[in-house]
Amino acid sequence: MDTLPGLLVFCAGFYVTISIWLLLKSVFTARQIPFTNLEIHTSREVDDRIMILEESAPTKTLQDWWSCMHGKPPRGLEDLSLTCTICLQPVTMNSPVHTLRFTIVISSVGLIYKHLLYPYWFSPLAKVPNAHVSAPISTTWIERQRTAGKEVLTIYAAHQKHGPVVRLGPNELSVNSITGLKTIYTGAFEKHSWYSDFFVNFHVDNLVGMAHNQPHARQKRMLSQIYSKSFLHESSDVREISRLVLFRRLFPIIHRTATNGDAINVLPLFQAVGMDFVSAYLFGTKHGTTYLDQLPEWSIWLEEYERFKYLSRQDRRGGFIETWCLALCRKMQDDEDEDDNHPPNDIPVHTKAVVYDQLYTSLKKMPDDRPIDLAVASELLDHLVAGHETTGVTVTYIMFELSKQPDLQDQLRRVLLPLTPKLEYPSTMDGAEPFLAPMPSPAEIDALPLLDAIVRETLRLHVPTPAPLPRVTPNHPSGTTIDGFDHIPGGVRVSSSAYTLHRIPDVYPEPLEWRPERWLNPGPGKIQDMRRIFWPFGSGGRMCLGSNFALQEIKLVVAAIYTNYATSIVDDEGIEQDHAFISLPKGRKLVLNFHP
Ligand code: HEM
Repeated sequence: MDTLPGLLVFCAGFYVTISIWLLLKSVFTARQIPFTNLEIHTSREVDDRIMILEESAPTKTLQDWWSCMHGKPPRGLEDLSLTCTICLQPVTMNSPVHTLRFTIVISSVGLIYKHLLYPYWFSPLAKVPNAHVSAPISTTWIERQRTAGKEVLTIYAAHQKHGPVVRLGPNELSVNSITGLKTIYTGAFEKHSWYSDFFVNFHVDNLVGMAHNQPHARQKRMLSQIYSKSFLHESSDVREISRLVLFRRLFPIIHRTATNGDAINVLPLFQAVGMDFVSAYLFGTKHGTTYLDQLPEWSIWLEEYERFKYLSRQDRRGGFIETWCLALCRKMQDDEDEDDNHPPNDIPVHTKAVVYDQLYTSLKKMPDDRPIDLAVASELLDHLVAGHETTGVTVTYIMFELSKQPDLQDQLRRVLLPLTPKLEYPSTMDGAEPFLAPMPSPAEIDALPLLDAIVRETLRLHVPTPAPLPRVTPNHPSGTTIDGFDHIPGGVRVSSSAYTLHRIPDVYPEPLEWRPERWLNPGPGKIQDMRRIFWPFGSGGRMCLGSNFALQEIKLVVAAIYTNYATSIVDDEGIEQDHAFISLPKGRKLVLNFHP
């Protein structure tokens, strides 16, 4: 048992013992208590009489008792000056004689009930197994797990021990089941206030940080279409971005590394791929980033970002990352004022600022109380952050797993080579710029079962977002039922975690093994549950907006790499994930060799 929660339980036990002792003492010894609590400065006679009165009916005031015994207090006693020796407060003729003892007893009983008996035995949450002995009465234990970065693993261990629903704190549950997921994430549950501390940029709300579902749904409707699978598959902008980022920026680096026999840390490389991809979709290729061409600047950006992630919204305000994002957005504004007929800078292809234009125009048509510039910047910063890190981590773990299995790489290459046109680099088109080479359609790549299984299995075992996604139970008069636990009141923090869901052995046998074939040959009747519990992007109304974008990009990048190269591990020290909200390899590296 941790020292602090243990101490808490000890103190609680001590408190209960003392309170019960006080209670019993007051009940059983009331008649023998000598009346020593009042020092009477007037006369001995008064002292004796009050003692008799007090023993027989302790709640009456002194005045009541004098009236009852004598009609009215003797002259001089109206100004009686008494001092209670327990609380040292003056006692007048209107003071209840022994209120103090009753107050202590009654309030002790009340406090014991409220803070001990109710949470452990009578609350609707009391039926839920406790993840820790102190969970019903204190948040200290779970908060300590959070601060120590152990929340994800602790919750996993708690579910393994106690089943699908566990109590993490006096007002907090964790849920690990299909029915629980459905209730929480497709119902009327709103986000917990925790989000607004970490995901709101520029002090202005965005999709991830908004607590309430209504303004969230309004803004999500503005963006859903341009992030839908069909739109992305057909988008000529995405096609141009893909060719530019892959064949003009990424492949020259990999080609150089492979021909020189050098090793390369693929984590920052594929984070840069993610950033160049997503920023070009947000701002167009003219104003998107070109970090693959500027890897030293990218390292500085990543260092700043590591700091940014752990700052409060207050401390992030006006810092490096927010200023950088605002500058990207301001360039779009400046651009509107310019004559845009001249060709773009050194970028050979000019795509539209799909997301920026869509959001800016929609907010202009339907403004709310946020300043438009900051509302756009706040939203787009989340896309830049989510877009580079999660995809970079996923590609890194795909390459980590494939690098351990050369046979599987060969198998994958065999299904990639028939794609038409091939994803080969340098292009087989004579004399053509490699980035102008046509590419297979995203739909064709998406439909490859082996590639799909590899991506899914990696997102299952190495999910970049393993942590709980907290919501709050709504205020229904009869409470909410979650996975058989009923009458759960409003305002309870509830969450599920992809890390734990993805390790349910009934759904994913041998869950700690990376086995893409489980998706290709699931047992009879298994695939539905496997898909329902597959939760890298969350689910329901607050599900990831960029899931289709991410999958399209990841599949394309992996397909292009393994069409052209084999990979092997040079250094994977620290490859285990850190289990932060976006979970990276602890060592921040995976060093690979590429073999043509
Ligand atoms: C492998 C890649 C990705 C993973 C695993 C991932 C995961 C997630 C998850 C789990 C959520 C839900 C958070 C919650 O409910 O609390 C989320 C939300 C979100 N993600 Fe992603 N994401 C990925 C890529 C992206 C990309 C590429 C973008 C943008 C281009 C993006 C933008 C967003 C946004 C805007 C939200 C908030 C959606 C909303 O509240 O409606 N994500 N993401």
